[in-house]
Amino acid sequence: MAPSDPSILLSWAQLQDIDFHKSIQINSTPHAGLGIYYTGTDTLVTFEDAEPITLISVPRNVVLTAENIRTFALSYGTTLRPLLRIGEDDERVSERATILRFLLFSLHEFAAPKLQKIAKESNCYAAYLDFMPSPLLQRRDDAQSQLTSLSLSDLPPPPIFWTPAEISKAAGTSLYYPLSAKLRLLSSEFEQFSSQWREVFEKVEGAGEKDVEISFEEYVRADWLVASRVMELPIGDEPGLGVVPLIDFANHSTSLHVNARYEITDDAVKLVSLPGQVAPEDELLISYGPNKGTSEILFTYGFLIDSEDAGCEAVKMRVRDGGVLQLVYGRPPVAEFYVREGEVKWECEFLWLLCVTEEDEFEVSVAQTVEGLPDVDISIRGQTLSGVRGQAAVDAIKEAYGSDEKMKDVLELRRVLILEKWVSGWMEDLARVEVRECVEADEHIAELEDEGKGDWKEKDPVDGIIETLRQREERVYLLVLQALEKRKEDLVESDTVLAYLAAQDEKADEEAAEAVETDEIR
Ligand SMILES: C[S@@+](CC[C@H](N)C(=O)[O-])C[C@H]1O[C@@H](n2cnc3c(N)ncnc32)[C@H](O)[C@@H]1O
Repeated sequence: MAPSDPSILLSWAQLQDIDFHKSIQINSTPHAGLGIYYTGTDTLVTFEDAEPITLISVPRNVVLTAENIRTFALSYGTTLRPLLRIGEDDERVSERATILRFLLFSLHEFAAPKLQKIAKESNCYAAYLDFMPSPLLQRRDDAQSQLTSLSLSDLPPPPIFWTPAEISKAAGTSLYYPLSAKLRLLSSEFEQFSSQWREVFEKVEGAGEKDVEISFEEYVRADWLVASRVMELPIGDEPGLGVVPLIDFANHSTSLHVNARYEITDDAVKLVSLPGQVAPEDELLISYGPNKGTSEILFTYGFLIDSEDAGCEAVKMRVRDGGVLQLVYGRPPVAEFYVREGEVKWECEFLWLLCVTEEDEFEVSVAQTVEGLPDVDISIRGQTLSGVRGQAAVDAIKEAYGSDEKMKDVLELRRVLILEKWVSGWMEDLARVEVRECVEADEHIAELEDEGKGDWKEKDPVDGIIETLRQREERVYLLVLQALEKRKEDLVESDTVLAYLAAQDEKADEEAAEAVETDEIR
């Protein structure tokens, strides 16, 4: 019998040695699926300089990390191990892929009783995984009907579930390129994964077609579950990833309403209170990232943030430049724009690579192309640096030219002009209908539909979401353009820029005079 009551989650948590405050409950929320609630009778108070209150503490060994999953897989003998490519060193799968594969194995509805038993009954995470958000899982009918009363179907479909036609409508926004790239990535990963899945399960006695087949839809769903629930969990200096059961039910809110945060220790991942008050029946809310833009939150979590509440609007746009940036970064870098309480800021350090030219004795050249990435040489005022990439290249240029008082403002003006041109272009893209139409023909997205990989996509109306995103991005660009215009006005008045322009005029006059002389001699 499938669970109907989220308090089952807490019983499961107890069995896993997860500690939680006596007044914590998992419950349905109006528009965000399940959430974590404080149900005490007294207000919970955390003082500014006092220790935070631990609300939930999950031991490290319960977290769904690649390492824990691999250890866990050893007890699964010949089924899960080959799927995670354990023992096949040259084929080690990434952390993210290990978590994804484990989720798929645990959530797939196997027909063969032997497989169903291994994946569900012997799986100590099964009771927790039964509460993963619907409609993104194929729950058994009885569970589905009971859970509908928990409003889980209110969860908005994330963009990765939008139909190809809907995705096309997002053209011009900062959502379109990452979304299209993600589908491309998942589609190519799926080719390999589905054949490995078949290979593993057809060896199991009694396995039928339902067991050896995995659909693209399931793969995308599992990927979304990982993306929307995983958190960064460094171990010492090493980066790491993990899904933290129970704490992963914490929903997002803006800084005005947030009352909890994560705390990572060597032994546990905790949800702790923030200074302030939590009233009885309040939901415990965290921030998924105060600097995340509307499009980023929409892409990963599927909902629109309340941007007015957030106090910060951000747009992060990939710069598609096939030239120097592509060479030095290997992939398009991201231009970041923030509007916080009316103040506009941008982070586009890579513009340093474009604001210096041959005239400034700067050059980027490809030394040789070894499979995949080209080997890049950077020449700065006669000094050649080999193999410097990304930020290191930017730092070298900043060090060489940034301290040159005669050039500083000139280079900044060039950066401002480049940015102005890009932002104006992006604004036009946002407004231009033809762009939307032209990407409707995005071959890859069309292919997904042709191959039947797009049939399952949500048919919910998402036009409103896209329109809001478009309007917010337009607003940010407009404010950025105003700020750039202001900066440009200041820079063109600067002594160094005026001196530079005068020198350029003089040089141009001399060149013109020389040209006249040459003509006369002829
Ligand atoms: C880490 S999970 C949180 C638990 C989730 N509510 C559940 O039922 O499993 C993140 C997902 O919760 C939903 N969510 C979180 N905060 C939300 C919010 N403020 N508005 C709408 N949905 C939200 C989104 O579907 C998001 O992808």
